[in-house]
Amino acid sequence: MSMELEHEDTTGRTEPIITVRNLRTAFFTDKEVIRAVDGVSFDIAPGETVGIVGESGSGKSVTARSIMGLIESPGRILDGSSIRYRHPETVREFAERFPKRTVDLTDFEGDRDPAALFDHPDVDATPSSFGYEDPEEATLEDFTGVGYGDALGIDRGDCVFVTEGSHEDPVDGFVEVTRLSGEAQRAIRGGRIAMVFQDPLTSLNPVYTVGNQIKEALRLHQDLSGRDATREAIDLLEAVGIPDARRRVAEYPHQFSGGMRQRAVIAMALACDPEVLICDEPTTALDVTIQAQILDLLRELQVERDLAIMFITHDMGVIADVSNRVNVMYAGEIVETAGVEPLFAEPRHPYTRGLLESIPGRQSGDRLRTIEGTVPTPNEPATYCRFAPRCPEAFEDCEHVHPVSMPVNEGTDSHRAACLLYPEDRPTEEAVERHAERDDSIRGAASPADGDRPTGGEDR
Ligand SMILES: Nc1ncnc2c1ncn2[C@@H]1O[C@H](COP(=O)(O)OP(=O)(O)OP(=O)(O)O)[C@@H](O)[C@H]1O
Ligand code: NI
Repeated sequence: MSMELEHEDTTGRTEPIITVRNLRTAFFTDKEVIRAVDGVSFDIAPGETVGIVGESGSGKSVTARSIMGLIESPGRILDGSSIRYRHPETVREFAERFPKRTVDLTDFEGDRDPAALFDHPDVDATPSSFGYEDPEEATLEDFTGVGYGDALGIDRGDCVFVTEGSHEDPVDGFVEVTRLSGEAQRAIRGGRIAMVFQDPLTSLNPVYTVGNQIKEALRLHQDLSGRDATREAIDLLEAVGIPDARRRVAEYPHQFSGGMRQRAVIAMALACDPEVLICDEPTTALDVTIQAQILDLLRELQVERDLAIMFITHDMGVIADVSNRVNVMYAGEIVETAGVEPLFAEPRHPYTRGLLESIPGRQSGDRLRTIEGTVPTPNEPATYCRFAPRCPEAFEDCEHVHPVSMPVNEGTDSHRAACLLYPEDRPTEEAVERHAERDDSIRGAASPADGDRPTGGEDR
């Protein structure tokens, strides 16, 4: 019951299966710290497609790779980031399979006051880093992300959290994806959360037949082999619309066209029977007709399997076509989020407006407008608006105040923008002040201990 109250449902659909909170992923290169993803939060629900759109370098793929557990050195997900996979069946299965990695948070209740954890030396969070004003609103699960689990006395290896029921018989809970490793990680990646990349050849091995690659996925994730696996592989190829599947199952990737290869990759992703499908520009390399067919296919599969889809593209036309909700990314941050209709009917962030004007046929003149300049590399903490140098509406404050996510109108919580002009029903000076206050209290949380300081003489 408390669940319905706690989680705002932004689409009118079911509870989210993925919740990303304050995700920060940085690359520590010799030269600089690149804050590729810098404080990103969003949800994905079953049966829903969440679009992530933005120009090249805005952090879309790093967001996807963070969810997939594919960030490698010199990259790292920073302390305080949380990615929760909420699926009662998985929690039950994992609690049984990985009992030593399972923590019953209900055991902590009573002797752990979540509000007191803000004073813990290892915790650099403030209530506003979790989206609250009042510390009393915090829950133990807010603290289970990277790093903060240690403050709860939870082992580094623990990743399954029971929030209702018990260790032996969990009713509800979540898997904290940022804490996964080893076998539990392999069971989630590819098994529960599958990914389709732009280039199908990165997922297909040229020396094995398409059928054998699907069968390998079936063996790993569904424990199928032999004739059963062959039959299932053929079924999957048929399900993704590959004609003459019985013959083609024995062919090699090079014998497939680009569109057919991408269908085969989708079949391979489905072989794991995932709940979540992350698509990173899956149609960018394909011609328009084939692209439309693949998008139709994804829609069909979504309905059949109640898939939660995260769809990445830099193409506003594609995003309009596939998404229920859209997150617009710029230089590591989500600058606007809304349902697809309000986003396209009334885009608020100047960056979103710029992206929309660059769609052919949408602007009044006959020339295609593009936003001048490129996405800056986010190599320092944002203490200003990263879009300001390119923004037609920038004013002086934009260079000194970092805009945080705010409702575009007071009360319209599901349409938000990180721009000093919002909420638009407030005088701008007042809005600016609100951004500055919120940013200050979030910044109070920025950890000096997580090693993400740029090199320089700031240390004492
Ligand atoms: N392995 C890495 N090492 C250093 N920097 C990286 C690494 N991977 C990504 N980055 C940087 O992170 C930032 C975000 O990159 P990302 O690939 O997420 O962008 P994107 O939005 O997916 O762009 P595109 O549309 O080109 O795919 C960029 O500045 C990029 O240079
Ligand atoms: Ni990318």
